[in-house]
Amino acid sequence: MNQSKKAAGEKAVDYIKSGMTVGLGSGSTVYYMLQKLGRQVRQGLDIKGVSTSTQTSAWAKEFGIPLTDLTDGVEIDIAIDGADEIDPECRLIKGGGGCLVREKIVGFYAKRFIVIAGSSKMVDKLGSFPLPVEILPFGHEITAGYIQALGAKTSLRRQGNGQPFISDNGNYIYDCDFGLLENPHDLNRSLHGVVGVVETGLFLDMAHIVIIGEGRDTKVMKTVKSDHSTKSCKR
Ligand SMILES: O=C(CO)[C@H](O)[C@H](O)COP(=O)(O)O
Repeated sequence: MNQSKKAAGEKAVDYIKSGMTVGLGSGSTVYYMLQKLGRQVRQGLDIKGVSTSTQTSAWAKEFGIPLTDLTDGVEIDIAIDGADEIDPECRLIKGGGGCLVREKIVGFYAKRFIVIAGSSKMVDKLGSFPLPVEILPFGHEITAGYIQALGAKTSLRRQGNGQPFISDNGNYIYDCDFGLLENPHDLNRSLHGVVGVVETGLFLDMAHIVIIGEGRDTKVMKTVKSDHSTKSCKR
């Protein structure tokens, strides 16, 4: 059990109120959030979840959390998700679990996006964690070549059996080492200019609240503005 992840995941449940539609992120920190949320649902909390991965859907089922699809008219009141790196401006690298596209859609459309993580995920500059980029399988080696031309060492993510990892959307993930990122926004724009790139793991100006677990304690960082134009964090 990872106490810091558990503390952050459980704290996030305080923000969920009856009647809400809740975006459910992916990963081990989210697992602790779902576990506690499931207990509250059993005690009468009336919410619906929008899942970002098959693993999260399975956990939601296990904990008795009702799910709904992201269809026309569904508004996500709050989304809660983990991160692989978080910088002092609450910018994130995500996608270590390979769920970045659905996580980004759900986090982007949510009225409030809460990030949960153990303190080891805080960094001064993004980029030690290779950036996950989801790519269409068709012509993927050529797409990867264009990403290399932007300055990355790229590596096609593989499963234990050596076969390429396939995302829930049927795509490949390339882990792209650009070194420490001087300008994540420019990089994100450049990557989106490469045909074949579906989405990147750079989640910029998206997080409204970041909950960091430190042992059994939590620290909450709030972005200055509570909308998607947010640029920096207050502790
Ligand atoms: O982005 C993710 C999955 O695509 C996860 O949120 C991220 O990898 C953090 O995972 P964990 O909570 O297990 O440390």
